[in-house]
Amino acid sequence: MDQPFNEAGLEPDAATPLVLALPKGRILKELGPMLARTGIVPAADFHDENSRRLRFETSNPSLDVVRVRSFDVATFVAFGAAQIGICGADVLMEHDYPEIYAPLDLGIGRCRVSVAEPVEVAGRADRKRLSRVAVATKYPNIARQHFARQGIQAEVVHLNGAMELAPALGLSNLIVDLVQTGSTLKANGLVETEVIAPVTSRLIVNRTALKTRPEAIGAWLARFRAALEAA
Ligand SMILES: Nc1ncnc2c1ncn2[C@@H]1O[C@H](COP(=O)(O)OP(=O)(O)OP(=O)(O)O)[C@@H](O)[C@H]1O
Ligand SMILES: O=P(O)(O)OC[C@H]1O[C@H](OP(=O)(O)OP(=O)(O)O)[C@H](O)[C@@H]1O
Repeated sequence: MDQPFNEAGLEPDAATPLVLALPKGRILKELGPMLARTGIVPAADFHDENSRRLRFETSNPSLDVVRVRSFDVATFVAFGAAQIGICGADVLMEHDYPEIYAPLDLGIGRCRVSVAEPVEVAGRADRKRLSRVAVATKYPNIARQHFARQGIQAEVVHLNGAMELAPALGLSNLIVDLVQTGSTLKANGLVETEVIAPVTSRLIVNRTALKTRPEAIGAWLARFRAALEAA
């Protein structure tokens, strides 16, 4: 994979802070205690949702954090713009970036990627004989691969949220989305019919960065491991 544009064409030296990409949203809330155990203390405005800043220094001069969307964490790390990151296994499954190494399961953000259908049609015998389905999802690759394994061609309607609306409004037959308690599905007349994969959040690392800065990255991996063991 192409590495990011670097005007000077130089490898970063040891004094360049590593960049840790963190997802804003629900994982970040769950991550708080683990970050604290890891000794990562970002600048005070990191937790201020009104702050317009995206990159923050931390109490450790060798580490900066950036706050980006969950899907973008994987992109920043895959291209080496951030050397380390945290994102859900769902994001890694969807993109399958070869440059990403995911050595640690952080055990947070626990949910699953599932297929869900309107209660009225779920389990009907004719549903099992379909050779094509229209699927609303923000995981087009996971959905296509899942149905392809069953010999079903999936026509994907790519949405970024609120896919639970799609079947009732005639946009799709079913959805592929994250499920935790099931309350979102229930509130929208849907029922989970297949679990595609369990999901937790992972610590991810850019493989090239791991080769070029093994000590610095290895030290952070060790800190995250220790923080997990102390949990
Ligand atoms: N209900 C849930 N329970 C547990 N973990 C979840 C749940 N929903 C999402 N996650 C995890 O949190 C990650 C981010 O989800 P979140 O809902 O915060 O972001 P999003 O709204 O999809 O992102 P964005 O705002 O960038 O579009 C997901 O990739 C998944 O790994
Ligand atoms: O099974 P449940 O416990 O109801 O959780 C599932 C919901 O959680 C996620 O949405 P989230 O709340 O993160 O909102 P968004 O993705 O629509 O922003 C996911 O997209 C589901 O809609």
